[in-house]
Amino acid sequence: MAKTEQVAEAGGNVLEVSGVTLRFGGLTSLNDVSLSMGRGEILAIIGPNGAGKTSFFNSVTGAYLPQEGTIGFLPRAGGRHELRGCKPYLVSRHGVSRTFQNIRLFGALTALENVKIAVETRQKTDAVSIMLGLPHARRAERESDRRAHEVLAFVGLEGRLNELASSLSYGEQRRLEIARALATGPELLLLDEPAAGTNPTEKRDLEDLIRRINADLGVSVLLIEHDMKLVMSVADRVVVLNFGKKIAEGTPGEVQRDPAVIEAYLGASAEEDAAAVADVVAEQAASGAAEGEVKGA
Ligand SMILES: Nc1ncnc2c1ncn2[C@@H]1O[C@H](COP(=O)(O)OP(=O)(O)OP(=O)(O)O)[C@@H](O)[C@H]1O
Repeated sequence: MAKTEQVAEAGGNVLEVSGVTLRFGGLTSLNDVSLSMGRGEILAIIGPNGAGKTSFFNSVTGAYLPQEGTIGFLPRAGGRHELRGCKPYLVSRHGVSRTFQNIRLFGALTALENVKIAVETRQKTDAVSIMLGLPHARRAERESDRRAHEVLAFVGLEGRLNELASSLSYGEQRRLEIARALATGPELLLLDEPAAGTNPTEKRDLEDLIRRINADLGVSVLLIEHDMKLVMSVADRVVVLNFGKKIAEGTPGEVQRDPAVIEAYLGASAEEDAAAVADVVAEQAASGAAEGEVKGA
């Protein structure tokens, strides 16, 4: 069965965002953004630097409070949770978890401990019961240990359980972050630039992991990524932001051909080119080079 049919069969949307506007003083980071995401979908959000991608994630996960709009999360069990203005721990409890652009692990704890902490945020055991070693606290501890082992095996880190997070390779740290996000049993997983800083082999492993999270665990994946090859290969659909506005959406192929998208990216690279040329001009002026040489740069 084709992926689009599977998504349709899974039924309805998992996320419905309408008219979200987020301002920081005079700067509009998200400008009337609306999108919906089908249950079981891998949806990528792309756009040049500063387009509003992370602001969007922060708005969905409760870190930012948009001035306008609604963000509905629709769990499989039914009902609708409004995520705009929802506390981050409640967003996670509702079934939405995320990773960060800059890895946020506890470097001095082992891989296993990092994941167990995430599992335990979902458990209801209180600190006193844990200290006293009460039976229900011991049961919870065994359960978090089992779950953490399971998740670490899923991401391929079963051989690194007792390594300190800080001693893992960059690609392994990225996978550990994903394991930690999966440990809470999300229905919707937000990955913020998971391929950043990884090498080509790690990128291929990551592609495979994202597909397995989606297909084997039935988790819907919202992905921010600058690596277009990865986006084009894993995403079912792509939404493009530029200056906080949604400028396009469609299949990876449709978006790649969209003139507005091409212009947004060309504009960004033209600015970079302009900045690079300006640097060359400044350098040559400093070294007393002739103007004619600069024009040819
Ligand atoms: N906490 C904040 N305070 C002020 N401005 C912010 C804040 N967070 C984001 N912004 C601004 O909002 C705009 C969008 O930023 P955002 O980080 O969401 O973009 P992005 O698409 O994720 O960029 P990148 O690809 O570089 O990570 C930028 O102009 C940024 O400076």
